[in-house]
Amino acid sequence: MSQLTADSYDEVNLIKTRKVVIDNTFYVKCVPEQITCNSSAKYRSMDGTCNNLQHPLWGASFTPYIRLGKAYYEDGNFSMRVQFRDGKPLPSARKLQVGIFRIQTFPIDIPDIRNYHINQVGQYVTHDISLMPSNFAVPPRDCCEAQGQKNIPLYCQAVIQVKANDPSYSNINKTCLPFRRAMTAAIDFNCSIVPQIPLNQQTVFVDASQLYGPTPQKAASLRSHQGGKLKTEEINGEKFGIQVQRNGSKFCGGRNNVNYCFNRGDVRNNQHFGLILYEETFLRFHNLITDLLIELNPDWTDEILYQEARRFVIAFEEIIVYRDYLPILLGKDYCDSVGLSLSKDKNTVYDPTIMPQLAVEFSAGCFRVPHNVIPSFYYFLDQNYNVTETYKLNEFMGIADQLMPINKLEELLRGMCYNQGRSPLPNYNFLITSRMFHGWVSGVADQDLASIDIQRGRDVGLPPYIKVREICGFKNITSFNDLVGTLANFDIGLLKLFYDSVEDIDLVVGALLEPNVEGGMVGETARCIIADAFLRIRYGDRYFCDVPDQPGSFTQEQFDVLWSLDLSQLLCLTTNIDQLPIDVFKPLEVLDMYDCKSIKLNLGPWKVDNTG
Ligand code: HEM
Ligand SMILES: [Ca+2]
Repeated sequence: MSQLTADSYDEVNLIKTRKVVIDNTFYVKCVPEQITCNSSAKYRSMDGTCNNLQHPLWGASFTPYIRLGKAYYEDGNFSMRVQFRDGKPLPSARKLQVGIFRIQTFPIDIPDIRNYHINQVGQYVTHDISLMPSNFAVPPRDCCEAQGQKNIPLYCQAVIQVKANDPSYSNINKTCLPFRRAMTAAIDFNCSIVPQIPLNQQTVFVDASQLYGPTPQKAASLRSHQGGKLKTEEINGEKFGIQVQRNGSKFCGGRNNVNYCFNRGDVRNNQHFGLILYEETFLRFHNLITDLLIELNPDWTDEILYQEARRFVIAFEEIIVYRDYLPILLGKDYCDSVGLSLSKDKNTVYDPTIMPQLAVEFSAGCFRVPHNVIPSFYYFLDQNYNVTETYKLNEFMGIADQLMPINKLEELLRGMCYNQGRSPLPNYNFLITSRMFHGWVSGVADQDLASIDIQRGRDVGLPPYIKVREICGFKNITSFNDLVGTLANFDIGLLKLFYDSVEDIDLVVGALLEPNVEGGMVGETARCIIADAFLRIRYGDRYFCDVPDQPGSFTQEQFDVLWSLDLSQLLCLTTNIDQLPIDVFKPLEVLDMYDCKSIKLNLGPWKVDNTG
């Protein structure tokens, strides 16, 4: 069997060229106690520790992001970047959204050749690998309320200014968007790190930590401790994951008047319908696997059943991400050429010198570019494919109520499959950029995701766009004119209206304006940074599903079973849907369908022979 190593990459590859200086300060200075690892552990730890035996904290939850480039803060530590030439403040993030992106926003989404799932798989894996939350330790909750006060709390010093004549916010008299700065590793660990670096609260590995929880405590609270299962409760005659608040409570995260609100491994899980569906179906998949395993191995304990089912679900998600999703996002040929593609007859060679940590340029910048495919609407379709309900995505965030009546998950799922998704253009949809979290408590409601993404980049000190291009090895840009070929479809004159100099352009702004690469859904800068991240968290993951000769490696027969599965089969097996397209990402696909009733999972290779 041939092997895929970090040396097979023949394109720009940040890991291979080792241009990135890995900063170990946090681990050396901020973590006093040593962790002891059991090198023969068959299963991953819940928090990602001991994946790398030499550096047990690499990739663990609650460790810092890395930087591919240098930090850009005005004071070299934490204050927001300013204009390159004259040190004045950068243009307001909202001004850029309105002036550069909004003017090209079409009233409805331009239909894509893919469906809703391309958005949902992307967000689901995001929630597995990255969580850079704001620091809510210091009040007020709404940072806009603190403006004008004498001592504005540090974390509230970056609210987004909105003009009185803003085309959307003037209707609701909003002149401030309540941005709150991300929590940093230094403050949380009482350790002086300069410059600041945000903290990742998820495990960086694709290890389904958004489902199981990123700490042992959280994970234990979600287990039933019987038969290896995750806890469930019955709603309308069906089993669902457990709720944060019991039926009858009226608050879910930031939203009032809600009856149902799930408790899962990741705090963002109730964000909107599609995500709720994924969290729920993956949970049911785990419990289904435990049922099948116990039939084969009746003597297995709760712990073995839980860990074996978890290992199965994790490998399944890795296959979906690397085999099915990334080639669509980044282009198949590219994935082949840089070693990202997953193939059945090539093993992944684990490299313990690769730091799996995600980069801020990825989480606060380039992997937000796919926010441009978030569609505006959810459609529910009945068995005859007639629309029964239409919901604006932004008005149904943080609420699961509409999915609880019988057949509603299935109607949602049909809509996610059969309706076309949103074409990847530079702008995000109109609703998510003016009324995101509509219906939430005041101070949180009606935000703009595009402004947040721009501001978040500045918050965590991202290098400007042209510097990240340099990191990727692309030709240097020294003037607006140099951008003419690079941002091929875009009027550079418009950029000049807002940015004083080409050095000032924010990473996410430049990355969104680049034309999409051949065969992919993002531009070349986003592709480079996204590829770097997914290479790190695969080749730097000792437990990745096809790494051989590890205590947790699968047998060939087991891997064959995993490889034969796809997302449509999971959705078939975990809902009451009658049929689904074999290619889960293709809308309007009615020819190649699974008859869901005929799908059977055979876990024979997991049977342990106790007779011999
Ligand atoms: C309906 C779909 C989605 C919604 C409503 C949504 C919304 C959000 C929100 C509100 C944030 C927090 C922003 C902040 O405070 O900085 C966020 C962060 C993020 N989103 Fe999305 N998103 C969606 C889909 C996606 C997709 C498809 C991707 C990528 C493929 C993605 C990638 C990210 C990343 C990387 C972050 C930063 C995560 C972190 O480390 O905290 N999102 N998103
Ligand atoms: Ca994870």
